[in-house]
Amino acid sequence: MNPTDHNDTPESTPETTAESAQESATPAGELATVHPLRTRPDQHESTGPADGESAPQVVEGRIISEYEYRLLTDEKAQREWRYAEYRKQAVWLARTTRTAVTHDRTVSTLKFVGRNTLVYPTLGAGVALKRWRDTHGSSRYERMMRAAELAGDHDKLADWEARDVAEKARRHDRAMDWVRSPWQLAKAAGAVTVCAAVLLLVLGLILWVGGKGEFLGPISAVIDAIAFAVWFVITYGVLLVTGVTAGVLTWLWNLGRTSQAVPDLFRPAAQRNLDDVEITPSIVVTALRDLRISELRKKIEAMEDRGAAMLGPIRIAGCGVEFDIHLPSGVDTEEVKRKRRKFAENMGRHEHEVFLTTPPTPRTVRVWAADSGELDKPIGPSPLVTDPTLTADMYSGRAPWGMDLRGDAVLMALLQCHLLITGLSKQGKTASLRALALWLALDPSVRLYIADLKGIGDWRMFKPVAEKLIEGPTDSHCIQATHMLEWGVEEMERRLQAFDGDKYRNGVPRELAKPGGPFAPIVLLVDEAQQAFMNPAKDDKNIPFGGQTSKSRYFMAARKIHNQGRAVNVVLWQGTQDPTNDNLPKLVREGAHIRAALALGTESQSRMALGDKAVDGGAAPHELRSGLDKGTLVVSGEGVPLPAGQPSMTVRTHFIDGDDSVTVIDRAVAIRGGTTTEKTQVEAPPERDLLDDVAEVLAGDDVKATDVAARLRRLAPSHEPYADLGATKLKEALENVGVPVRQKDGTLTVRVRHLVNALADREDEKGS
Ligand SMILES: Nc1ncnc2c1ncn2[C@@H]1O[C@H](COP(=O)(O)OP(=O)(O)OP(=O)(O)O)[C@@H](O)[C@H]1O
Repeated sequence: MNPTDHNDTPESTPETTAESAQESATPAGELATVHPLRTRPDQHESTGPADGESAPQVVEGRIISEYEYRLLTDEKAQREWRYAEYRKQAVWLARTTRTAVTHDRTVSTLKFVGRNTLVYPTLGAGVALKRWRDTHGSSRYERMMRAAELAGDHDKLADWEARDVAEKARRHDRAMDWVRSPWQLAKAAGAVTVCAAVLLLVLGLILWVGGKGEFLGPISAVIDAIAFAVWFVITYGVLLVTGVTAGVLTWLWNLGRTSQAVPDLFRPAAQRNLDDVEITPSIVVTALRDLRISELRKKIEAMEDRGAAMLGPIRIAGCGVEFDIHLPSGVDTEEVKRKRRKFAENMGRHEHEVFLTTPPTPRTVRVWAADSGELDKPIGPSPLVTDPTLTADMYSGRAPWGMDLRGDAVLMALLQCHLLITGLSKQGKTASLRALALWLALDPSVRLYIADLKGIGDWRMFKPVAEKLIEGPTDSHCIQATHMLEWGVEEMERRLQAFDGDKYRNGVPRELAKPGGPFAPIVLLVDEAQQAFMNPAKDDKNIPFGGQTSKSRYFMAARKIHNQGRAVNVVLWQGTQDPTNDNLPKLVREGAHIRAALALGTESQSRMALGDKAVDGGAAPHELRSGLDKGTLVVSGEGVPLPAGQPSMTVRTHFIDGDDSVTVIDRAVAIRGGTTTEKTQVEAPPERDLLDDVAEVLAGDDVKATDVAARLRRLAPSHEPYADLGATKLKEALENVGVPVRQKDGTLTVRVRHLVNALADREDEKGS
């Protein structure tokens, strides 16, 4: 059944005529309602016996649902059914059409057809028209004049002006010739015709006299030739026109195809700018033109060569290319550098694959653009790991740290350089700092003093070679790190006083800095140094260990070493996380000779890490991708081997994991003769006695346990057991040495009486 085949009158539906039934009050009625429908003429009711007695009736029909019945009998239901069907068919049609139209193959076919039939010939016609106007009009001269004017080249401007005037005069003369020419042309045509006729007649006469042909033979041959040409053109005219048109269209198509101006929408997928496009001058100039810097766009469009002269040569540089852009007047380097992302994407690169720096030449931006995806590939392992014969000499050698963007090895000269590495957490700060320290470990003269203020074992492998290794995050570890730096200051001052400047005019020579020598290089290394700056503890004279005032002990020690340590081979290396003015004071960060930053959060952090000069020159660690560019850092400072005029460079460091570090340290131990050098000269903290200390802080009174703990922390801030002392811990500790701590007025209190008893018991024990 298909109600859409019906008109709206139920009588005309085939089903209504097909069905036949009659209402009955038979048992069928008890099971379902019986609806009588119009009987078909060829069907008859079954009747019972002819005697007309009531007999069971046979009902012919089929069982249908209430809805089907309505469809058969109700106009409204039929209409609704039909509309629902129309809707279904419309939806199907729309969906199928959309699928077909948006299918990749349809799109690429449409693009192919559009490109070849429409875009290329149109572009070609544009190019041909432009060429024609260039050759026959004055546009070329005007363009050249504009370019000369922009470049401020007045000689050239005058030269092109003169040429333009001469060309216009020549064109005027030619136009005047055309005005005068019809009569001259007619005269010339007449003369030519007469001459040709005479010539042909003379030729005919000669032939006739010589008996070789008729007198009018040559003339009739020429007339025949003309007639043939006319016949040929008439007969094959359509073919000729078609051939010429096809030739012209093909020529225009080819011009358009090679014009490089095909809109992205119509480009074949393989040539889309978004893919791995080779960087060519035309791509760079187009990328610059589309930066939405109106002055730049205007100048590029006004240039004779459409901007190509702005570009220096595009050189292969490592896994990418490098070139300089000399900007036209009116556009400054900052404007272009601010549009780094747009510029990179216009060239078919990701933002992180394009680096813009400012070389010394004015109004110039230096661009390094990676080959697509190259920066995401890991660099090889460190030579420290691959070359077991590698040794180190801090005086004459260089530490292999990684690769620059050109793919050249970055070798760091570390002699007398303070160093600072910053970065967000987990970007490879410890690993990059450790890579340099591992190289140092291979030089037996270098004495390493390490404070790892995180203390989860990142530096533990240095234990056999380090003079001191502090590991831990507490205030007490920060205090120890402060002592370490203060020891460095003392040593520095000793060396400064001991150095014989008359004898050694060029600084500390190698012979004084041999292993165990009086000026052997000392590297004080503090990882997670922000902890030391933020340490709230104070010493017994109430002087803070952390902070950045002129009293802060860590800060002052770091400053002193920065100021004077270099000259006598005492240097400070610090690694800090997420720099702020509080956790990395300005004076300290500016004292480092080598400043490196891994991925950072903001430009202001980059300025803290590397200094304004480097960031103004293009250093942008805040544009490194946190989490993706692990181990990639931007380095600046006087200690860095930067190419001339470049304020910073980007280094992809080798990653040396914990196991490989242990292997390198094993080699270092062997080089150092199997033992560590003279061990810790840092003063060991004095031993403390709890009972004596408590007696001192009680000062003859009963005191609350929490106050006693606080007084103990103040009394000996660098004593680790006191660092995190509270009332409960103090109670335990005192009860272990025989001093009960009980509640007094609901508060744990240390009583003088109990303490005196415990001291007396101890004395007795000693005496007996
Ligand atoms: N040069 C590198 N190349 C590749 N991956 C690296 C590199 N350096 C570090 N990583 C990866 O980054 C992880 C974190 O490194 P690391 O512990 O040095 O970071 P961090 O900045 O010191 O972290 P935090 O500040 O939280 O201590 C390493 O475990 C390693 O997987």
